[in-house]
Amino acid sequence: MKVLVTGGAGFIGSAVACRLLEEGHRVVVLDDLSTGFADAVPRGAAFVRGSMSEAAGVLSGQGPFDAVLHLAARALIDDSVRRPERFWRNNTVESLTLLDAVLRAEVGRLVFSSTAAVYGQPDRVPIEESAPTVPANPYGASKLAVDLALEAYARAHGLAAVSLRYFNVAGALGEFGERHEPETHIVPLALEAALGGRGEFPVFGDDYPTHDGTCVRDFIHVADVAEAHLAALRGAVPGEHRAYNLGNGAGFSVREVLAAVARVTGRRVPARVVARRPGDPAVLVASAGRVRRELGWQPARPALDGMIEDAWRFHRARPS
Ligand SMILES: NC(=O)c1ccc[n+]([C@@H]2O[C@H](COP(=O)([O-])OP(=O)(O)OC[C@H]3O[C@@H](n4cnc5c(N)ncnc54)[C@H](O)[C@@H]3O)[C@@H](O)[C@H]2O)c1
Ligand SMILES: O=c1ccn([C@@H]2O[C@H](COP(=O)(O)OP(=O)(O)O[C@H]3O[C@H](CO)[C@H](O)[C@H](O)[C@H]3O)[C@@H](O)[C@H]2O)c(=O)[nH]1
Repeated sequence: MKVLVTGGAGFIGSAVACRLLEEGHRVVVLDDLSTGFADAVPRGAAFVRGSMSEAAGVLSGQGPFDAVLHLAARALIDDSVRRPERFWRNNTVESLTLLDAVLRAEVGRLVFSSTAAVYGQPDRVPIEESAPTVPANPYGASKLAVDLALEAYARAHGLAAVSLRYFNVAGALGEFGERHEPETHIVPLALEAALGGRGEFPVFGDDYPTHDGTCVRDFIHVADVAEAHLAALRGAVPGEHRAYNLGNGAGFSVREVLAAVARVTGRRVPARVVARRPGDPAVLVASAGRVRRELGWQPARPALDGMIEDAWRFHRARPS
């Protein structure tokens, strides 16, 4: 297939593009490098630096395309609480412009990076796809709006659309790993704290209603997320929009992640408890039964220590 990957210069998009190339697909990456890196685009992929809202030119100029994998987004929850307008414009308005281009160019399949953040504070865990979607922050809301648009567009226009609602993505796929500036994610920050480069790791609140008071998240290996994109491309059904949770169905608290980082690195992770971070739900754990049943996907690398080992290997190869 010929596939357009938006956000292919980012953490997850570069890993997805890498796996597509390994499977023999042709890949064009469209990324504005707002948080991504040109050198993260895998060799073998064509790279267009530009916004997703400029996708029409790429789809008509370099097409025809069989599919669009739409990963480009702003993705930091606390930034979305402080500057919601940037998220609504980038993640929602620009995505709708991209969808117009997809329909005009008659691209048959689209896989969208949705998120666990669409569920907000869940009433029940593990979270099923049928759970109420009440986002707790503008980031989740900006993504839910696209899920809803896809639902209607697929039905009206015959598009085969899949929303993959990732939980917390971690690990690395060889040279493709987590690399944000500034970094805000738990695993890379804990690794830096273990290396002694960042001082103490700030634990955002230890008064949540969880077994040790810190937030609980469901971590999923980026390589498994990449495989899920391949499965979604194969399993997308014309005229339907399907949403799938991508998680392991097991939760780890912030303190448990710090302990795993200490185990893997053999180093102490200095940490101190600070105030809660706005917009953080207490517990997010996926029920990932639907994606197993309908797409035949299941995580091959569910172990937290394994994800941290891969992230650690990536991190040490890029000490800056
Ligand atoms: N990291 C996670 O745990 C996680 C969890 C759930 C969902 N997601 C979603 O997965 C996707 C990838 O996340 P990531 O962690 O790789 O983030 P990332 O910041 O590394 O990647 C996002 C990429 O999108 C690009 N981008 C942003 N806005 C753009 C625009 N308007 N036009 C073109 N390119 C643009 C950025 O430059 C970057 O390369 C995002 O949609 C995010 O919301 C991530
Ligand atoms: O310095 C830190 C960083 C994080 N945390 C805690 O660690 C957990 C995970 O935080 P991350 O920032 O690593 O990830 P988020 O859960 O905020 O968000 C990630 O997963 C979400 C879905 O669950 C989104 O889609 C989002 O894009 C993606 O970054 C949270 O409880 C957070 O409070 C800390 O205690 N200290």
